[in-house]
Amino acid sequence: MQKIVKAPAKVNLTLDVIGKRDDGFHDVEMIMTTVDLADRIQLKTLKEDQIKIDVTQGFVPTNENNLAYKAAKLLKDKFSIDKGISIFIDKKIPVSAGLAGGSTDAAAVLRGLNDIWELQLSMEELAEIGLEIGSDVPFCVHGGTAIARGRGEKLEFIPAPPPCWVVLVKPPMGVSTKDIYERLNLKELKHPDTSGMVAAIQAQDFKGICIRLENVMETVTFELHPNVKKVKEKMMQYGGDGVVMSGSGPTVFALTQNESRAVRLYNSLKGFMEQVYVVRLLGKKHG
Ligand SMILES: C[C@](O)(CO)[C@H](O)COP(=O)(O)OP(=O)(O)OC[C@H]1O[C@@H](n2ccc(N)nc2=O)[C@H](O)[C@@H]1O
Ligand SMILES: Nc1ncnc2c1ncn2[C@@H]1O[C@H](COP(=O)(O)OP(=O)(O)OP(=O)(O)O)[C@@H](O)[C@H]1O
Repeated sequence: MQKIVKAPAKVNLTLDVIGKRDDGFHDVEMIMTTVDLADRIQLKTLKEDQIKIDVTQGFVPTNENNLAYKAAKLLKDKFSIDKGISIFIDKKIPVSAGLAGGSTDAAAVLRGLNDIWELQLSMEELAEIGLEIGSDVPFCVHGGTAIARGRGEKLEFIPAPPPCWVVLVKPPMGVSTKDIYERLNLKELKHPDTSGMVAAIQAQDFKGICIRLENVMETVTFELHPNVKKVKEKMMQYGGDGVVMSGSGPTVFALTQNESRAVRLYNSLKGFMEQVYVVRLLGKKHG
């Protein structure tokens, strides 16, 4: 049996960190949505009882450290599945980018194997299992647009933002999410207007959304990598209606509803950055 599952990236429209918890994680409040920059995952049942991973991109592990492997192993162990699975990841989402590339692969494997192994788990049950893999996995199981709280797993779904183009730039360095959380100065954060952003999304007020794009992690990542800040400045200068960094970075994205502006932004950025993408915002749940 064979199945292909799409695994879209997420971006953070707002990202706020509320405080540090006793378990080493932080409580967050952030608005996440999906974009049409996606890995494609092919799942094939194997006769041998093993989990086999292949990835089109060299920097991603093909052993038990791959989050897609972890997802398959968790389901296999929890439900005593004695069949094997081959997982082929056609990697399109940049790695260590703040776009939840690994998390969305894991989430896609959970959804796909739920069907292949006929487990009949609900999306909520899959999301709960996903949290054992990473904080972004529960959102990636559902997709859509949501306010995420707690570690990122307490999800309140809201309507998709109005249709628009998303121009993403991945500067050429990777960023450690753990490191960025640890370097945050929680006392000096300028908190995003999360409720204002939710209201703007509900009102489909594109301008209102653009002016409220905000991420408390920018200060830390910009200090470590001043080039990322320069990329953001250039994107604003080249005509992005709203520009912000996603997750812990270093990817910076711009929103615009104007196609020719999106193309102009892409062409200007392509002159000096290798990884530039123009995609549509998705914002709708999977399935
Ligand atoms: C920055 C975001 O991408 C925003 O969407 C997420 O909060 C990060 O989610 P993620 O990459 O799935 O993170 P995890 O793999 O769960 O955790 C990686 C590390 O980030 C830190 N971490 C993560 C999530 C969270 N709510 N608090 C944290 O402090 C912890 O040090 C943890 O060891
Ligand atoms: N399927 C996978 N795809 C990409 N990276 C993976 C995968 N599995 C494990 N990894 C490892 O996870 C690390 C983070 O990669 P990922 O692309 O998920 O980061 P990210 O986009 O910054 O995530 P987030 O936004 O959730 O913090 C990398 O070191 C990578 O080697």
